[in-house]
Amino acid sequence: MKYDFDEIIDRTGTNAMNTDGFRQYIFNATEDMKFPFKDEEFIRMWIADMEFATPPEIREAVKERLDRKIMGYSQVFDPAYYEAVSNWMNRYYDWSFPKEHLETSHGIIPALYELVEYICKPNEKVLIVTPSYGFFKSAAEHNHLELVCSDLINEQGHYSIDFADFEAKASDEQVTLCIFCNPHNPSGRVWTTEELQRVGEICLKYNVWVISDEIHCDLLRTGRKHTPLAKLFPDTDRIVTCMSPSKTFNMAGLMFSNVIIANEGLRTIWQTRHYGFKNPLSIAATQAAYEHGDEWLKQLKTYLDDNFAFVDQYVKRDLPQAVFHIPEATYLAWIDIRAYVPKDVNLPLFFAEQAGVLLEDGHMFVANGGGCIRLNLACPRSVLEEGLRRISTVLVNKSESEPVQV
Ligand SMILES: Cc1ncc(COP(=O)(O)O)c(C/N=C2\CONC2=O)c1O
Repeated sequence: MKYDFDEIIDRTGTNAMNTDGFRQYIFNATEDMKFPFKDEEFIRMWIADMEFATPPEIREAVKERLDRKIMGYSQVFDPAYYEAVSNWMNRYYDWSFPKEHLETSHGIIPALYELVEYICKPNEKVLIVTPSYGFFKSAAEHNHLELVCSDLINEQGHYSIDFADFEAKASDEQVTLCIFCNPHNPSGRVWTTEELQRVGEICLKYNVWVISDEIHCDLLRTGRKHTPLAKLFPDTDRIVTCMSPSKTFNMAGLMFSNVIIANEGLRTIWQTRHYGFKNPLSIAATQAAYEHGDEWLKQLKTYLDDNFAFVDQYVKRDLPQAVFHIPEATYLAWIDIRAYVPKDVNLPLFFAEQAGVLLEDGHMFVANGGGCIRLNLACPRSVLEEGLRRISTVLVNKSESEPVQV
């Protein structure tokens, strides 16, 4: 079956953050914030969900569950769920874990909030690398814990871990947890096994728990390989792995993720305190994703590869002073445009008001992201082309950017 990633889907009136939540999320404003563009005129490249239809196989599974007519209190009881998850992990990552280690959550963000509370004591600290997904900071703040940031080294847009700094911060006795993102949002790095080995060894050396947030792991550029951190450390139970098909298959709204907890004590706390009932439609969708999502994902990855190639050519041609590298994973383009804009410009506001493009910038990624914008490329090529045209027009004051042939 050939899936249509060029389809333009109207999301208005669906309570989508993407169309209706940007004023509050990006600008911390109320709904009456006015722009020179109508809401429906914006090119939306901000929040990380996709403009592509959730795969038909998943939607079919949800419909089948609906046809059972009753949607009562539910949990994951059917062993087929674990089989589906386990088979996926074996097929894609050559990784397996015992059934009893698998817990589920109402999304990874809620899992982070809970796990930080269950792992850390008051006055302890949480270590992250920066720039970072903003909710890693929120998870520490929600639990009134100090956040410790280790800035990634940025060499002309190539990001790497500053291991000297990372180890120095991990050695702080009050640092008891590292929330680690692999693949990394927003840089798109897929950490190598050598880098992962060093992260794990440093954390274990200083008794630092690791929550390995691997939500983007299926969204690899063709040819790239993801290694679950826990796979490299089979003898420890202090790595918690968070994964979900929600990012992969555009179903974040179903609020369902997997949390693999090897440590028995932590798992007991989770089972005691986590609200266990789950949405039966989310269970059905997630299981279907892992059972039937392979072909859609294969075609999605090709489409995203082509979108990234297009952006790469476009930036090289129209924004030659920008710094951009095709990321190893995610559908997010992280572009350093500081050569085009003064330091103190509010980039999301600038692009919303001047270009009618909704995007996120480095200030939304905790630290160490100044001068960068992040574009969501999980959209039809026609939308991407218009978004890039608008961005380059306002940045280089060009009358009309020539279309880049890819
Ligand atoms: C690293 C990471 N962890 C967790 C989540 C959210 O997990 P959920 O609660 O949906 O299961 C995201 C979504 N990232 C987003 C969502 O919008 N913009 C982003 O960068 C993410 O990038």
